[in-house]
Amino acid sequence: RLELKYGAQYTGKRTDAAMNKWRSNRFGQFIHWGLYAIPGGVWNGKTYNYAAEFLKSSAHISTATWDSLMYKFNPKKFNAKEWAKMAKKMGVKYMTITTKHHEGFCLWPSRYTDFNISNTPYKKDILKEIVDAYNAEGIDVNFYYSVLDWHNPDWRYDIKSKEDSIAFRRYLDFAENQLKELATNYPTVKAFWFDGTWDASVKKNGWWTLEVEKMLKSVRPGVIINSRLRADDYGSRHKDSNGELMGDYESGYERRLPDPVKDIKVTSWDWEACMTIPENQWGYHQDWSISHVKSPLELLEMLVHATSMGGNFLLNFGPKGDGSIRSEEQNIAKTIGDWMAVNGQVIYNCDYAGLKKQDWGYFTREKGSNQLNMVIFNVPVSGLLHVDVPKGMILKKAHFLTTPGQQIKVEEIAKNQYLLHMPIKLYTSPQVIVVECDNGK
Ligand SMILES: C[C@@H]1N[C@@H](C#Cc2ccccc2)[C@H](O)[C@@H]1O
Repeated sequence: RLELKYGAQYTGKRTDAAMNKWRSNRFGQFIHWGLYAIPGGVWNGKTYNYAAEFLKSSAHISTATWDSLMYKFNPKKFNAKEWAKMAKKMGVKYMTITTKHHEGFCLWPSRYTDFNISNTPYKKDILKEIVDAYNAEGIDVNFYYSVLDWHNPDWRYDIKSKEDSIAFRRYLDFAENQLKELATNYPTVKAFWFDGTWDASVKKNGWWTLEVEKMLKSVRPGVIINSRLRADDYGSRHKDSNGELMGDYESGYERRLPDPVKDIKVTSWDWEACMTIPENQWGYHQDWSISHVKSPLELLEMLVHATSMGGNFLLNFGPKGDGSIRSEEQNIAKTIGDWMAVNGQVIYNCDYAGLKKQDWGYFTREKGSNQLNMVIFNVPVSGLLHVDVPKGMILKKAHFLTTPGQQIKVEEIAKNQYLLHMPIKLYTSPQVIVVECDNGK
């Protein structure tokens, strides 16, 4: 093992109340909202297919031109309470919002740069409106913060000279001041979601990433930090050079999920996957016909998949420049919310059940319960759900979650193997079966 000054500060899962709440939340809404929402992926009449929040670089727009979008930011259709009500109905328990994305524009009136909401026609502290509206709905709020900052002249992609080093040190001080400002002025913030930390300049300053983690936890005790902030003494990210997870949960799953077999080791630490509805659009893009757009059922399966492996699922919304939510996103929120209203108990406060993945879908288990939840996406034509159980586990009774009075036949067909007999019919949404089991211990 290497002696590290800036590596992991502890091993194993945090078990304090704040982290237990973060874990039990399971389902979150990601919001990417900034100046990039105004052009929405289109510049001088040309549609750019790459991620809309990267339009500045895709269309080779100068910083001066891009930054002048600030004077156009005036979301007339913005209503924080409507956003929060939609999120509540979708069934999310937390929301993570881009306080500052790579463009460097701040949704809050930062003392450390004029490139912020107070210098837009909107003027008001829009971040506070959003935080207050979501908290009023009982939804925890987390802050996304991009260390990468295209606006700030002291930002450096790498450190290749003394001048680079002096300028970047100014930048790191600026960023730490902004983060302290966010943690101080928005006291209900529960977590910080760092991004834009992949460049050599940050990897060469692992000390700063630990200093920021410690500062935030000092200003806001209990606050949760994602692994994506962290680099160690040797520039190793997410996990330190000894293989230990840094920060409080792994945040490397972006637009992908861990494999239920090959990546089963993720069940031993906290993690979160973040997901776009199109293939790769985080900020608002005017034209979603340029890629596959995931259906509500595809996204719902990803949420169940994440829960079944002990992880959180953060589903992204990209509000328009006028503050409205596009109809596709509203439809997804409604469809997922309708299912969560009936079946949320197999997601909230649920975790990896300890059984191996089966073809018909996913197991989840509520913390401390001896009930197994089976969430079925692929009903066999036979109607027979094959269940392999660990040695010593006995399946006793089963019923659909929504009809506890009607037993489902549980047939033991071999040692540690059962068949559950599902009625053969057309199912149009994921079915949930609750199984009473005895662990024989
Ligand atoms: C959470 C997601 N991370 C951001 C990114 C990125 C990216 C994409 C390609 C190469 C390097 C970095 C996206 O803009 C979004 O904020």
